[in-house]
Amino acid sequence: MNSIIFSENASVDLTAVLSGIKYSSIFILTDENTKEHCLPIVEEVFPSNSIFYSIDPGEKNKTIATCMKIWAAMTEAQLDRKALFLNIGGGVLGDMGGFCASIYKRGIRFINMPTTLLSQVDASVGGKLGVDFEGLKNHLGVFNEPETVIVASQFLKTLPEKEIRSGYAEIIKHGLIRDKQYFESLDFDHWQDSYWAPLIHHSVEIKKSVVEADPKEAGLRKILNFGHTIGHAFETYFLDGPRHLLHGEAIAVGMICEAWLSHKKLDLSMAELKQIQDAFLKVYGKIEIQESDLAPVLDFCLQDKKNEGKELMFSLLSSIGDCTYNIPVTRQEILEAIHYYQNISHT
Ligand SMILES: O=C(O)C(=O)C[C@@H](O)[C@H](O)[C@H](O)COP(=O)(O)O
Repeated sequence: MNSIIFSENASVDLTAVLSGIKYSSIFILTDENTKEHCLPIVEEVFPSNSIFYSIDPGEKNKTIATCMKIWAAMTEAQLDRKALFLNIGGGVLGDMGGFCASIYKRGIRFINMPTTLLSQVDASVGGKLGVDFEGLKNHLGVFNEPETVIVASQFLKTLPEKEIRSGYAEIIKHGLIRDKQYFESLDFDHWQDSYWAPLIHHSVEIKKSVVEADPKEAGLRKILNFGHTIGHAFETYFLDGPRHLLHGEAIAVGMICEAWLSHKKLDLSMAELKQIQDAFLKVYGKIEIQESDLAPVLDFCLQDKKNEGKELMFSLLSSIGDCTYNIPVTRQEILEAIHYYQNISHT
C-alpha cells in the first residue's frame, strides 16, 4: 500500500518527497483548471528541466485518445524508465495519469497530488487506474499504486462548491458502508461548513481498511462500489448532454436507488432508508428522470464490473454501516428502484 501524507503545506511536503526519490527527470501532468489554480502553489519546487503537460479537464476527456497525447508528450520528452510522473489534479486526471505512467515503457513511478475532495477521499487510496471506453466508466485500466500520495487541504480552497459537494457523496458512502456513527455525525443541513481535514482523514482510514483486506476487488472491496452500479449508469448516460452530472451527484442518485434495493432485498429498515434518502435529498436535491432514460440506463448497468456472466451483482446495505456484496438484482428490480426515486416527493 502506498504512503499517504496529509499535508498542511503542499510545497514543503512535495520538496521532502522529491528529495527522497532518485529520478532522471520529472513529468508533471495537470489539466487546464489545476494548471491555473493548483500548479502555482507548488511550482517553485520543480527543477528547471521539468516537463509540464496539461490536458482538457472533465470526465469526457478520460479516454484513450487523451492517453495517446500524454504518451506522445512523454516520448517526445524522451522520458526514460527512471523518470518520475506527477499527477496534480482530481480523480479523472489521477486515474488517467497513473494509467499512462503504468503503461509507458512497462511502467514508471508516479506520485499523486489529488486536488479535489472527491479524489482526496476516494481515488487517493487503492490504485484503481484507467480510462472510460465507448462511454463505459473505467472500462480499461489496471491496479497499480503510486509511490506516494500527498493530500493537501490547501487545494480545496481552489474548488467551486459544486465540486466539494460531489466529493461529499463519497464521504457519506463511507459512513453508510462501514461506520454508522460517522454517517450520523455528518451535518447534512450545513454540509458546506464542514471541517474537511478530519473527514478526509477518517474516510481515507475507512477506505484503506477495506482495500488492504482486498486490494484487487476479489470480494470485500466491492462494498466501496455501493451506489455505483446505478450511479455510474446515470453518470455515463448524461455525460455529454445538458443534464451532465458530476460523479458525486450521480452516485447520490445511485445510493438512494440502491438503498431502496437494500430495503427490498436485505434487512435495511424503512426508517434507515428514509434517513439515507433525506440526507441525500438535503444535499443534492432530486434530478428529473424521464421514462425514455430508463432503457439506456439499464443497459449501462449490464456493463458493471461487479456483474458475473449475465447476472447483475450489487453491493447493498443490511443496515447503515454494514454493506454486503454479490447480491443478484434483476433488471425489473433496478427499474423499480429508479421508479421509487422518481416518486419520492421532495420540496
Ligand atoms: O476504490 C474502489 O474500489 C471503489 O469502488 C471506489 C469508487 O468510489 C470509485 O468511484 C471507483 O473508481 C469505481 O471503480 P469501478 O471499478 O466501479 O470503475
